Amino acid sequence: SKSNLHDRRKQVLEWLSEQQQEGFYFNGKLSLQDGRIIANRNVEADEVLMEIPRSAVLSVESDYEEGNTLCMLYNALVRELDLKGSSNYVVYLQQLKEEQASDINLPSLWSNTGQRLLELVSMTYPMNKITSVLEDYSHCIDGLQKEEKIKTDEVRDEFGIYNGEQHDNRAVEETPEEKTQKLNLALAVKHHIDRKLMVPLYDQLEHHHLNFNAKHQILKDKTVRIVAVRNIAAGEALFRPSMGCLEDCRDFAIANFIETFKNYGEVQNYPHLWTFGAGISLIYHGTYEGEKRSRPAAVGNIEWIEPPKYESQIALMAKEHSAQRIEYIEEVIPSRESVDEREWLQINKYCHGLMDVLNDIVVEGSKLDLISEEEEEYDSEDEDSEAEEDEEGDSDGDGEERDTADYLGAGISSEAREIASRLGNSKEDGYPWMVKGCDLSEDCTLDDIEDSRECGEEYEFDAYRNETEWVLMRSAYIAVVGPQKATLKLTYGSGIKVPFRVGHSPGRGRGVFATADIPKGTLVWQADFTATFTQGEQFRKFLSVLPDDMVCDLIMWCYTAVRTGGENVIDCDLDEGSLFNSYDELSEYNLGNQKVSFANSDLDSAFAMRDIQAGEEFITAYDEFDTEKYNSFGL
Ligand SMILES: C[S@@+](CC[C@H](N)C(=O)[O-])C[C@H]1O[C@@H](n2cnc3c(N)ncnc32)[C@H](O)[C@@H]1O
Repeated sequence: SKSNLHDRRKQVLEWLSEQQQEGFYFNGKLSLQDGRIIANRNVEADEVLMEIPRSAVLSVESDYEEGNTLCMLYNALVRELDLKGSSNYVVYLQQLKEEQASDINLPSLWSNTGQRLLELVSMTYPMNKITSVLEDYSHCIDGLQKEEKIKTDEVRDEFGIYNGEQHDNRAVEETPEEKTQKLNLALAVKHHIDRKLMVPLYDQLEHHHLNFNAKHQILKDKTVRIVAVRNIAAGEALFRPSMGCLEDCRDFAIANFIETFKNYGEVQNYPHLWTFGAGISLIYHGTYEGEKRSRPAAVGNIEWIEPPKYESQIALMAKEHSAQRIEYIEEVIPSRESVDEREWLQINKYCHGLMDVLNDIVVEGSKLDLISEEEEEYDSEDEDSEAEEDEEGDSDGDGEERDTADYLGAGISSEAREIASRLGNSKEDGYPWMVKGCDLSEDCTLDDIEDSRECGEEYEFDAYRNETEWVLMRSAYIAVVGPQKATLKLTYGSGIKVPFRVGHSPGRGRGVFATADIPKGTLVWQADFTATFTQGEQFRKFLSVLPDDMVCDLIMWCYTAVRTGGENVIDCDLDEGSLFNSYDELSEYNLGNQKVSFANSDLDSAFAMRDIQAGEEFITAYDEFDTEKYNSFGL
């Protein structure tokens, strides 16, 4: 709790204050409040905030490559821990142990499947860049125990802390508590600011990619000095940069790349800079509402740095959003059963945290006053010269088919293209957002789209869609028609109101089955997630931002219907309602609309027309609502 946190940090501050002789300094304008360090008065840029003397800093110096110094630091900590009460760092160690205690769930102790899934969910690219997510210290522990590889005697001890002595092999077995304590320390090492130093108080400051106000310097005598990088107003908390971003993060590649976002893989309790290949960047002031809710969720608000200007940027965003996630979903979902609950929770947390942020961006972005490339092109043609209009022979201007690369136009920098092309999913043209075939042109029919997406006869994708995928489709829909016109809200969930499972229905592909007895008259499904399109163009755009297998599924699932007012629409049920099959034998038909006759009516709720037994498939009748009028949409 907050007060525990505060008390522990206060003890560390007191412990440090005892080391004034050794050089501890704490600027009088600062104080500890609720465990955070706050400026009570204005602080000037470059002012010294704190100095943590060498005696309080735990450190190793070595010629090893970076990765190993972390192990050494960890080893140094473990040695201190083994000294128990006689360690100089006893207060600091206590704080580290307690602050990390609830966090202990190290991926390296997970099953292989769990690790693989986390890797996939974190979407780290390229895979060898996985650091912040999977890096941990169990291998250090193994190394210690097996006296392996970690050549501790080669560690130069510049601080007089680590003397290079071989660690004893612990003839005595550790208790589970001791083991846990050590793992907790490993996490503390993971969360610190510098690969070779552990700095009390400073390491525990909240960090910020962009707007941090404090950073550290190492003085000749190894004192760690913390200085203000800009003016800090009275009332502001101190923020350090994140590791790897020690100077100005605006210039630092890591902060401006989508990798930052991916490496983070979670939404933390402070604002973050996010940059997307679509040329959108923003700060997300988010909090992660972990286990408090029925499902983990991130909530936050958006401060635009480079807001989207074009509709297509949002579309690209939605696509980036989907294409990358889809890659892992096939692997993640079927493996869900085979991973431990705690592993699954963590994987799920990463997944949902990212999804929530992306969803917010898609939704907030599409509320902005966006223009389409067509409008811009039209405007600039307008400015050119009206005389040209006279020459116009064909309505398409110069008659040349527009290069697909133009579609996203000026909204996207070459750097962004470069990043996006590295994100994989690149087809022959190298750019994942390239519109395929005739996807967006006016005379493109569903058959044409199916051809270009290779749905064809051989299309046999029948994986079960999970909630993330449904949300992807929903967000793509909102991105295309805009949140005002959208007929659904972007939330998780299903329109199916009764216990069900998705399963295989012989000869029909996927189907939905009851997992409980459902009495006659029960509301089984409601059109909570039905996306309604009123124009063929919208539907084409919607499909154009989604990956092939989803497009193929949607073409199979969506249908045309007549709204109560008589208007022709295209409806897509973006939930398991799409998987209801149609009857062959009339006796199978068990799902109908009791209240309104199906004919000439949009299907907006489905009831059990008779008692349905657990295990039975829900079966409807397509011809009751599907008007098969795609041709009236030019599709
Ligand atoms: C709305 S989807 C239903 C879900 C579908 N089974 C799936 O796996 O995605 C409609 C498609 O399901 C299949 N289907 C539905 N009812 C069927 C039936 N009685 N016999 C054969 N196929 C059926 C057809 O391929 C149809 O195009």
